[in-house]
Amino acid sequence: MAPQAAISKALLALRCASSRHGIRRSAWALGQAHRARGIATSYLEKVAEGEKRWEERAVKIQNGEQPHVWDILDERGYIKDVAGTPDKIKELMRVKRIGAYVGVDPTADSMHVGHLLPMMPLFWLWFHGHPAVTLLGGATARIGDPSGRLQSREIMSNSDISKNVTKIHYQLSRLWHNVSALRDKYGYEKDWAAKQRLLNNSMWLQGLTMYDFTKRLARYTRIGPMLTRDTVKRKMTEGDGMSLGEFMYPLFQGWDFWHMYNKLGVQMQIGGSDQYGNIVAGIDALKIIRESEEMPEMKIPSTWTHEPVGFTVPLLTDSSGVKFGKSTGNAIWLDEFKTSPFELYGYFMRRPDEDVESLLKLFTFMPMAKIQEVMVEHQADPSKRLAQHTLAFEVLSLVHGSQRAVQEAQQHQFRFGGQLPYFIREPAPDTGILTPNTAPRSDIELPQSVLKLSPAKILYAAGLVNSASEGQRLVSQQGAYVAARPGQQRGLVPGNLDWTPMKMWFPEETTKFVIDDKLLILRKGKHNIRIIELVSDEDWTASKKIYPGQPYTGVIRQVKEQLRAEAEEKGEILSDRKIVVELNRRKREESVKVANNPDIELPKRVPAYLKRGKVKNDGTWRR
Ligand SMILES: Nc1ncnc2c1ncn2[C@@H]1O[C@H](COP(=O)(O)OP(=O)(O)OP(=O)(O)O)[C@@H](O)[C@H]1O
Ligand SMILES: N[C@@H](Cc1ccc(O)cc1)C(=O)O
Repeated sequence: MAPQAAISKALLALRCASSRHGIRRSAWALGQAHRARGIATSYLEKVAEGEKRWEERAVKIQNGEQPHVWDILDERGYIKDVAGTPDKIKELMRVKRIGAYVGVDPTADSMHVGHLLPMMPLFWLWFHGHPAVTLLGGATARIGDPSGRLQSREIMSNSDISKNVTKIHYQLSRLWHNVSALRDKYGYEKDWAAKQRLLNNSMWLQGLTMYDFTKRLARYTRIGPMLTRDTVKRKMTEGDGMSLGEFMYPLFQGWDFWHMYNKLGVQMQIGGSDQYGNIVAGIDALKIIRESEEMPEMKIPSTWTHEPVGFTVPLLTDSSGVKFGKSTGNAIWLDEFKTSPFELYGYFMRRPDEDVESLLKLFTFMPMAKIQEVMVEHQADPSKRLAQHTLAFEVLSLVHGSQRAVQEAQQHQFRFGGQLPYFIREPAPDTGILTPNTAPRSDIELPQSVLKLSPAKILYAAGLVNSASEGQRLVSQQGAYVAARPGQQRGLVPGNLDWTPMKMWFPEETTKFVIDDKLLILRKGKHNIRIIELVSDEDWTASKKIYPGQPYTGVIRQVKEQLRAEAEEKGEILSDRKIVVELNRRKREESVKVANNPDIELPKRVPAYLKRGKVKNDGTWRR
């Protein structure tokens, strides 16, 4: 087809589809953009193809040839309370890629197993062609969701919020990395039109003016119904009262929903069951903002295909029925340094027989028929705990990647019929190749005095490079970053995660990026992060830890001192030759490392064939 004809056809398809399903503005915008700066024909073709695929799928669902994703969510037990009418939602999801989101406030430095629960249906929706967003509440965490609480959340320091945002951001990107692998494993097709995003609400809430907020939303919001909400009533009568910020929290969450609805076409919000009130309030807020649009041509229609909807998942509780959460103090963390992969595996191994089937439905992407097979095999000999092993293996594949899952399964004496599953395409941690699953520990401590060092030496001290000269090269190639707001060399704006390339600046410059006088966040490449807590020099000395490149702790000095002490004891004279021989021996033995700080791991040298080669399906390397 001639390029111009393809473009016209795609634009036409877009317009038709959009007028039917309401992406009127984006199609219009696309047309405008195409005219103004020319949109690649291939892009328009992809859009049109995406639409066509969806229409074909809708027909198949209607004819019963393909399952509806809502029914899948329902039969697996994800749907608790629905904001909207299930039948209408089903029809909406059949005719339109409605997109969904789940938000997490970074009020701790890791997510926990409870957080996975609302994310699982989001991932299912993504597998089935709906765009999916995981939202980091960098801004809302600073307000503090009062839902279900009697006591207000503690105000977090700038350094805590920055640390939490950084850690959870990388945790979410690791989850997405593993979810993509699981999508391939379970044979769901990649769908270009089902975009997957990781956003932070400080991107829009930070710039939201009081005037806009009041003009578009607060002015039309009645306080009466808000006062009747359970959280508000209970916190005011039985708890420690409620601040205006807490009272308005649901409106900010609603503003997020509006932002994603307006900019990305996301129409569904999913959350834990304590989020039902916020989801319903968010839908009301979204509609108010939608209706308060002043420019008629910008107004999104309020027809049924534009209806915002939502649902909650059941609450994951511990054996005594208490919600798993940070505040309840019983969380099983996703951070491997808070709950090791071995412990995480063990936690799922200990689930009682009567719970394991429903947990397999909730926490894995295994088809229902496969779950039934596993359960039949399990019941034949429950003492083998096959169902628990399967559950633990699948959760580990999701949280830490399939390579780690296999390692832990082997630790727990589990055999996969004598052979490893076919889907291991991840390099193992000991190869030195970095992926989201093999990234080294990100939170480390260093003494305040490192701030007197050059950027290159700080990178070495943090274990991001193998030597100060490598650090120098990295900085000159603009390959190292410090967390900060772009264009503003004034450190990180709390709640945000932006990066500034490090330069060969004077040490004083580095101090400008230190948050609350104690936190510095560095990055090399895509996944290699260091969240450095700066402790006092006295505490550092007392800890007896050493960082790479720490002055007066070099290997030569250490070896010399040791040899001198040994020679003195034996009454011998220490020759230069002996020192050189001993040094070479230690180098050969690779003992030339900072041995007494296990947290700071220097980059492993990746053999050239591994860099070039590919991991085969059985986990070995193709040379
Ligand atoms: N145990 C759980 N079961 C199901 N969903 C959960 C659970 N814990 C958290 N969630 C959901 O995960 C999302 C993010 O939760 P949030 O950031 O409030 O964490 P939290 O651990 O519940 O916090 P806190 O205990 O401090 O209230 C929300 O939708 C919440 O409902
Ligand atoms: N309020 C949610 C997190 C969240 C934040 C912003 C949102 O837009 C959505 C959800 C919670 O505390 O669990």
